[in-house]
Amino acid sequence: MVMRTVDLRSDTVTRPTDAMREAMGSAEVDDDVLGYDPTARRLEEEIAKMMGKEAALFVPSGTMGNLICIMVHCDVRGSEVILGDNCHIHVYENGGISTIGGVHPKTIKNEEDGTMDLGAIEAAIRDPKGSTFYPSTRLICLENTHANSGGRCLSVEYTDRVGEIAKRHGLKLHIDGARLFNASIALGVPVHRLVQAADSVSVCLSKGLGAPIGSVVVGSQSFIEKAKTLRKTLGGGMRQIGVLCAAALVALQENLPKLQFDHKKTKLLAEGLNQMKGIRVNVAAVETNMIFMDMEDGSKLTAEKLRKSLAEHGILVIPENSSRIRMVIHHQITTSDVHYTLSCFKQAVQMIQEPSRN
Ligand SMILES: Cc1ncc(COP(=O)(O)O)c(C=O)c1O
Ligand SMILES: C[C@@H](O)[C@H](N)C(=O)O
Repeated sequence: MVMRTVDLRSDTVTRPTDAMREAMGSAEVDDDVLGYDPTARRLEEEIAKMMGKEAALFVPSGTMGNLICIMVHCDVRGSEVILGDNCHIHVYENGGISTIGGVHPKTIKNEEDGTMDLGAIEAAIRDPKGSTFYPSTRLICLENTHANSGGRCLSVEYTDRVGEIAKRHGLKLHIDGARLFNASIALGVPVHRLVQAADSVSVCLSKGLGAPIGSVVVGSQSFIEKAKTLRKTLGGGMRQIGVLCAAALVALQENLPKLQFDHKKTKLLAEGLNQMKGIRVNVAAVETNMIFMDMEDGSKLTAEKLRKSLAEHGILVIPENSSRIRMVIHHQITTSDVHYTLSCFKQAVQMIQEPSRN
């Protein structure tokens, strides 16, 4: 009988806090399609101000936020976007920018730290003289933090350099900032400075901030007006969304300050795992709230064996592949949960590696 649950599958798994539920229940609402919902308006104004952009728009998900931003920037047939071959938009969003948005992806290898080589970005930009044959480059996309690199942060210097390339070539820059607040806390750089070079950003409320639903896209006033129309086209125009935005306003207040502790707990877990026989964690690469844990060849360990054994103790993780497990820390994981997880890992590793001893 499982006594305790420690859900490390993602930072998308958090449950609304009592304060969020209370705010949801008493939220001031109105029809956000026919006019505007006052609580949504409050959230959008707050996020726009934090990000240093003219306007903002609440959207149901980060996937829809990215799709809307890319479709607004690439509103001409034959458009192409430069993005990382291991970025969320390219790997986990069902190819929506192409199947729905009609935008051609030009992928560049993501480096281990989540960046793309600046020279490779510039070399990938299509020569306008070749438009008889080639798509036209209109947009560059970055992701900060970079999830498939283990939550690595893109520096403000790197982001500004990509912004300079975009400007030099008359392109726009979009940042998938699903975990931008994690990057801001880890780097000690305000979010508005991190995205200063960007023409649009999509930031998730439903990840480290712990809101139950939603993301917000930011950009210029005219960009957000086009984004609002596209949101409706995609079926994302919702009515009394103040119920959801009220929870997000609480999340901003309650959980933004806690992200630094999420990062400390992540480091504690990474260091503990890295001391275990047959397990490897690149602790130096653990910058925010994610850990990629690898099993050493010959260790008898597999991700599925560990996942199964941990689940018996209430610890939920997602294998990345047969020899790698991803773990994501969030505000509902306590330091005690981290110690409990380490003790269960130790027991599971020993049981798998030395079954005769058990
Ligand atoms: C980096 C990144 N971007 C975008 C998304 C999409 O957000 P959503 O799940 O709300 O569609 C996610 C994960 O969910 C993500 O990790
Ligand atoms: C899997 C992915 O879509 C999600 N963003 C996560 O990080 O959990």
